[in-house]
Amino acid sequence: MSSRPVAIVMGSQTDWDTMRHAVDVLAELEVGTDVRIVSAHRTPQRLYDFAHGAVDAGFSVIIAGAGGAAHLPGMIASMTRLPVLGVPVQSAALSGMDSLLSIVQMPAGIPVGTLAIGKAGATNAGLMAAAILANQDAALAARLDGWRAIRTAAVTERPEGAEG
Ligand SMILES: Nc1c(C(=O)O)ncn1[C@@H]1O[C@H](COP(=O)(O)O)[C@@H](O)[C@H]1O
Repeated sequence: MSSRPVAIVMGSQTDWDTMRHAVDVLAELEVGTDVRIVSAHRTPQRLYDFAHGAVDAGFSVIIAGAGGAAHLPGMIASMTRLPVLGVPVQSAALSGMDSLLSIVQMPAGIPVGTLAIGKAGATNAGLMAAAILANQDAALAARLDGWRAIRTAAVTERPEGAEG
């Protein structure tokens, strides 16, 4: 496996505050990432080169985050067989509903695994990428199990401040 098996792309610098959560969780799991800005609208040639070169570049999973008219994940998926996880970035005008609907409703044959809007979606995209890779990597599977066990143990049975 490549030392950077997950490509994380986003439509704009302004998406970084959201997409860094995918990078962070993958770093915790010791999964290497390659992070770039790629836009179907603003840098179409970069998008084409990235998507067509993704397999040869050694990527196993692509996470693509975009907001508004979020065509990026679907356009990437149209040009590679690699699994593409789409993160709808929260937009100012429509709170991310535009991003979500732009990403989720793909035509049959060109799948994008669509996550939740915003930070939770970016974190879960990272975890899902790790879960895909863990099928072929026992050490990563153990790290992912450990990561989940720590979060489970941190949830107290009773809410703090409740009586009885
Ligand atoms: N949705 C897309 C694409 C695309 O889909 O290719 N490229 C940029 N964008 C989005 O435009 C929003 C506003 O971008 P700016 O803040 O740079 O104006 C960002 O959320 C970005 O993902």
